Amino acid sequence: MASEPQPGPPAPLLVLDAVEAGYGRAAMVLRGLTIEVPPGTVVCLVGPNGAGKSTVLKVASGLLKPRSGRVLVDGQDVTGQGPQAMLASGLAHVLQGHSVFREMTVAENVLLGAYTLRDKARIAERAEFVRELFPIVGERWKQLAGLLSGGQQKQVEFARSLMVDPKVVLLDEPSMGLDPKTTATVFEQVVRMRDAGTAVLLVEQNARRALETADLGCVLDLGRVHISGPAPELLADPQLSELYLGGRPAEPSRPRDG
Ligand SMILES: Nc1ncnc2c1ncn2[C@@H]1O[C@H](COP(=O)(O)OP(=O)(O)OP(=O)(O)O)[C@@H](O)[C@H]1O
Repeated sequence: MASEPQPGPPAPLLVLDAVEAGYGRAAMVLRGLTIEVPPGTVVCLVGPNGAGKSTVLKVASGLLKPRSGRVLVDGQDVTGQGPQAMLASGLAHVLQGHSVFREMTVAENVLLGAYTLRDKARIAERAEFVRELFPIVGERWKQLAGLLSGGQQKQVEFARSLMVDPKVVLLDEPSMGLDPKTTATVFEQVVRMRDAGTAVLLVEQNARRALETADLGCVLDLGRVHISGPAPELLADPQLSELYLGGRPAEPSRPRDG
């Protein structure tokens, strides 16, 4: 009897396929770059300063048109479309730095993310979902966002980006300006997004910390993906550590004294 065909790996929600992109007349920054982000997966981009990590996010979010290659969101070809169309196709971009409006309440900030939604019941349902996913957002719902700490404000930005129930979230330096403890909290929230099924593409200066959270890593060099693989394997590779992660692999963590 013929055996049932086994289901293959889930189709990626974001695909950058042989993308070439650059700025004006300057030399190309991305030179045939291919990246896939499956559902419920965090992919982290690693590479030296100027390697093109932010440029990848700009192409993926529609801020920069690729000169060639394709961008697919959930199988749909969205190459060359602007940020609005990308959002409509299910892709949200959480920008570098802080983008909360400090003089507005947490609720107002989060609900801004729903401006493309028309159905009030749907908006209420999404608000409930993000308040549960990020409890601090629910607790501080009616307070001014400017009264929240940096890490809490980041969670407001995450909540805002999830209002449209995106299939793909692009995170540009989510820990920028945050202390180590707050950074840890923010990465815990990235895991929550991932566990909710979102495909996350992450760029982070602190590559080692980001790879500890990510499922897969892609090392960029000369405008292409130089090496890719499971994040723990990249972290354990002494040569990669030396070249891209600022030193040798960390010692396995030991319980702290006291
Ligand atoms: N708006 C722009 N106009 C012209 N060149 C740019 C622009 N933005 C980036 N570049 C150039 O593109 C290249 C890649 O920059 P990008 O910001 O993508 O790198 P990165 O890997 O994110 O770097 P970093 O780790 O320093 O943030 C660099 O040589 C940079 O000078």
